[in-house]
Amino acid sequence: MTTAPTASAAALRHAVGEARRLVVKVGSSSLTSADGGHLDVGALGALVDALAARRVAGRQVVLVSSGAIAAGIGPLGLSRRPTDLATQQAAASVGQGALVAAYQAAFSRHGLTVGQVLLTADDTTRRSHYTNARRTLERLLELGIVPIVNENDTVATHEIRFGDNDRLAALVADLVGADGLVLLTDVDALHDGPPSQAGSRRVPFVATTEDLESVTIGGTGSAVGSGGMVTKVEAAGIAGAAGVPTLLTRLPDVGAALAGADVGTVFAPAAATRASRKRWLAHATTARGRLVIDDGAVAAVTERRKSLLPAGIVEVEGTFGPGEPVDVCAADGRVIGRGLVNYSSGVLPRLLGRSTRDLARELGPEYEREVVHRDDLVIL
Ligand SMILES: Nc1ncnc2c1ncn2[C@@H]1O[C@H](COP(=O)(O)OP(=O)(O)O)[C@@H](O)[C@H]1O
Ligand SMILES: N[C@@H](CCC(=O)OP(=O)(O)O)C(=O)O
Repeated sequence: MTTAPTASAAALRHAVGEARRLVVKVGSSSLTSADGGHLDVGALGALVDALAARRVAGRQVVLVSSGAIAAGIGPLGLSRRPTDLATQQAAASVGQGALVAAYQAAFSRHGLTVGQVLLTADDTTRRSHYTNARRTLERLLELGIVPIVNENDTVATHEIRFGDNDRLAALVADLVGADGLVLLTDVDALHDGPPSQAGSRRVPFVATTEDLESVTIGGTGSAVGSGGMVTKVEAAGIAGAAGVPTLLTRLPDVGAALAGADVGTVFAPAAATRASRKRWLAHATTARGRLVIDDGAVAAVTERRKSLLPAGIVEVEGTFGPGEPVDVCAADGRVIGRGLVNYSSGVLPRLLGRSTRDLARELGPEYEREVVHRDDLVIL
């Protein structure tokens, strides 16, 4: 583990404002008209003006933009955000084109070119796809392009889907080694209760997760957003675990926020970060199944940092192949870790409760392997 110094709110605001490489995420609710069915070209233009100014000043920007589904509502003649997957995919197919065309038109007024990058949760779960996405983003940035990232909604399925773009933005911030993450939404900051509730107050600084204990964090307040503040706070945690500070505010305040003004909420990064591969395993992968383990195995993997052996596993759930991510759970269902499993869900059940020595003697030396090696296991 490497340690990062803890910094004051003002220093973190300054660091985000001065970031050499910044990831900015904008939510659907900030980009769509009051009726929720069309792009708000004025809001989009104001965002582009702020980002282009940075780019022209030599700083790099990756934009993670939601709004594909919302932008497809009007053109498809729908009255509200669709709830079924197939219509959401159709709306995203129509809306994503409109979204990127609007960005290209707005950035080209500043002499800048954009590149569309569509990712699925599967792309971040597979390590080779994940590193490939990093290579693409790096190359686009080297070429002076502004990458515009969104989930590939037209092919994403319910089982494997980001849904909102907050987590995706945090993963992208880690992926590109950003110096800061900015989350732009339709509310000025994190409040200590739902902002619709009278008396709720802005939380200007979240230094550690303890600061969140007295905060009521709710879901979306708009007809087009998804995830609400819950996924934004989680995203700040994921970025923070990679040492990246997060600034959350509303779109009209982006200029002031990047100039270091005391607006929005700034989240300090964690004081200690894990190795990049363990962060990928903890945050970027989607578990394909679960291994339920007994109390002795929980102690072995959490306290003594041992590999997980077949003897400690009591139940296998889900369908997975060797090398895929699975959640490791205690008997009460608590997820205690995530690991890359060495055996498929078809093979594992007959190994449970057995010692590796017996298994090797009976089935061959390849069965002496641990189920999850400690290097492929992250404790959550
Ligand atoms: N404690 C809180 N502080 C601020 N906003 C909150 C809080 N709890 C819930 N929210 C809601 O989260 C919403 C922002 O999330 P969301 O609608 O998903 O936006 P976006 O489309 O930008 O991702 C706010 O409009 C607000 O109604
Ligand atoms: N990928 C989807 C994002 C869906 C969504 O609502 O996200 P968000 O507004 O970030 O909560 C889209 O572009 O419509």
